[in-house]
Amino acid sequence: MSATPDHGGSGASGRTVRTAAVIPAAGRGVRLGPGAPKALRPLSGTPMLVHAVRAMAGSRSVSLVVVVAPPDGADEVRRLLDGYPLSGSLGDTTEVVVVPGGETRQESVRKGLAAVPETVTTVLVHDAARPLVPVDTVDAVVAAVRDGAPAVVPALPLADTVKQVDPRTGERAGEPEPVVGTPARALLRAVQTPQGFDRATLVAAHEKIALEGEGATDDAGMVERLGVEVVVVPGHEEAFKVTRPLDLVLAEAVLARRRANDGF
Ligand SMILES: Nc1ccn([C@@H]2O[C@H](COP(=O)(O)OP(=O)(O)OP(=O)(O)O)[C@@H](O)[C@H]2O)c(=O)n1
Ligand SMILES: C[C@](O)(CO)[C@H](O)COP(=O)(O)O
Repeated sequence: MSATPDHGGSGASGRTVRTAAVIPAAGRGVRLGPGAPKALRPLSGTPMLVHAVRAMAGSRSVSLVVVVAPPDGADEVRRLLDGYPLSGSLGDTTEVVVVPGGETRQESVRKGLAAVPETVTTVLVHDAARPLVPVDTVDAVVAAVRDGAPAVVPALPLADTVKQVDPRTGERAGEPEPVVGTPARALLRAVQTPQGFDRATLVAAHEKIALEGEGATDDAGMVERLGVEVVVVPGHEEAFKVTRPLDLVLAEAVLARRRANDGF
């Protein structure tokens, strides 16, 4: 795996940055229920966003993290991050900048990308809502991009069988939905983040989708629409997305297990 530190050159702090991570953290977290914006909610007493920033900064490859805050919350997020040290000596040299986000994840990523210096060749996009991704997964994504893949996603095989349905809408909403197909499970993968990209490819994908005005649920999906190949590397169970209340229970359990195992 490529794990050379990237420090020394011409980022905002005067260092060359070859690999940057954009963390979209501007979502409300509606599915998690009422409360503060999801990225700011605590896990073991530390905001989810801080865990996510540490996960990126923990990679020797990542020397810049761009946090995309709620549109009116950039100053609050900056103050919050200043109150938490990045763990580890390598993390201490990672630069963190904060920019305001947008109405959709796609718009937030585009705004974060605009803050990435042109010296950067590899960009990771990582959900704040996946705070516990292990550093080995981050490194594997970076290594695959540096080895020449323009777009890389970590992913896992599915545990459940998946059905395609004909969704009921309008007056029929809530009625049982007819099944119209069963995709072959062995061919499917559940996709996580960080997704890693050659910078020019990701910029081109966001420009194309912004022009077309179409939505996409992940960045790799936009790259696919450019006709550029996206490849998959193994994801990790602990890179799950905190989406619903039960996910918070799982996240706390993972952190408790880490503390028990290695004094994290
Ligand atoms: N306008 C938005 C919407 C989402 N995100 C980010 O995109 C990631 C993945 O989104 P998701 O898990 O769906 O978060 P929310 O949009 O906050 O969740 P919900 O749909 O339940 O409101 C999160 O880190 C979220 O903060 C963002 O930066 N800007
Ligand atoms: C990017 C992502 O995490 C990949 O699985 C996912 O698509 C985000 O989706 P959401 O609708 O924003 O939760």
